[in-house]
Amino acid sequence: MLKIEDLTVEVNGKLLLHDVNLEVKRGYTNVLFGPNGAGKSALMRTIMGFSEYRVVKGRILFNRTDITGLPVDERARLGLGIMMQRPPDMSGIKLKDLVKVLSKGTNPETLAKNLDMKRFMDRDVNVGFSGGEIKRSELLQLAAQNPSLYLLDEPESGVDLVSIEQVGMTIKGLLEEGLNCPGESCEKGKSALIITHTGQILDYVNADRGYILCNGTVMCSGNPLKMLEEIKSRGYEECIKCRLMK
Ligand SMILES: Nc1ncnc2c1ncn2[C@@H]1O[C@H](COP(=O)(O)OP(=O)(O)OP(=O)(O)O)[C@@H](O)[C@H]1O
Repeated sequence: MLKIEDLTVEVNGKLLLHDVNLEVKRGYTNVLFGPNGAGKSALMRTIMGFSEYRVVKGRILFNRTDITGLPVDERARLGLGIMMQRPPDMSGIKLKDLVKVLSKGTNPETLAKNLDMKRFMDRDVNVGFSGGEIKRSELLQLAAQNPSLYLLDEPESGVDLVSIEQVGMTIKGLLEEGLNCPGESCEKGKSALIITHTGQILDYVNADRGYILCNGTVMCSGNPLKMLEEIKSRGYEECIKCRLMK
């Protein structure tokens, strides 16, 4: 579904990512680990098509189509959706109106009810929202958009220990949509690439493959739960060794 080949990216002449190779197959959930400043958000934002990230080498394929040069709105139409780490406040735009524009046939009220977001629908998007409320607002927008590939940048950050269950179960529900439908053409659920530091989200979502990004490039890939254990016990120093062992 998503294939990134030798991707090298700069912002304002500064190299942020180099020679990144990564894949997310249809129906798979992959995880992106890495220390602060490694370039994880930059990679996600580049995949989504934010214009300040300039691809100087390599390409991004989505469902075998080269989307490297496409603007963000066209990527969204093709089925890419992002939950940002720090989404902007949108003064003057009510959450209910944004959700209405995003939803393709799904009733915004039903979505809001399921996410316990009804009381936020008349407020301006993210303005004055708490950290956890911002995450739920982002999830509501994604649910309305109904993408086939979810790019989730630290979905658990700023969420308290009780609300993490709500956020985790919502993401699980969104990703498993379609899993039980009959027939050969049925999609094997949705696909996702998730950035996580704590791994809390993996208590709710089954992850298939993990990648470790260090210094702007992918150092290792493998079993995400084993990688998380390794990172917790030995830190990211091991990334470098892993690279050397390749
Ligand atoms: N638009 C930009 N202009 C200048 N520098 C940028 C821009 N976007 C990202 N960077 C820089 O690129 C580096 C990688 O940032 P990024 O946000 O991708 O890291 P990250 O791996 O997601 O870190 P964290 O885990 O702390 O969120 C940082 O040094 C950051 O300051």
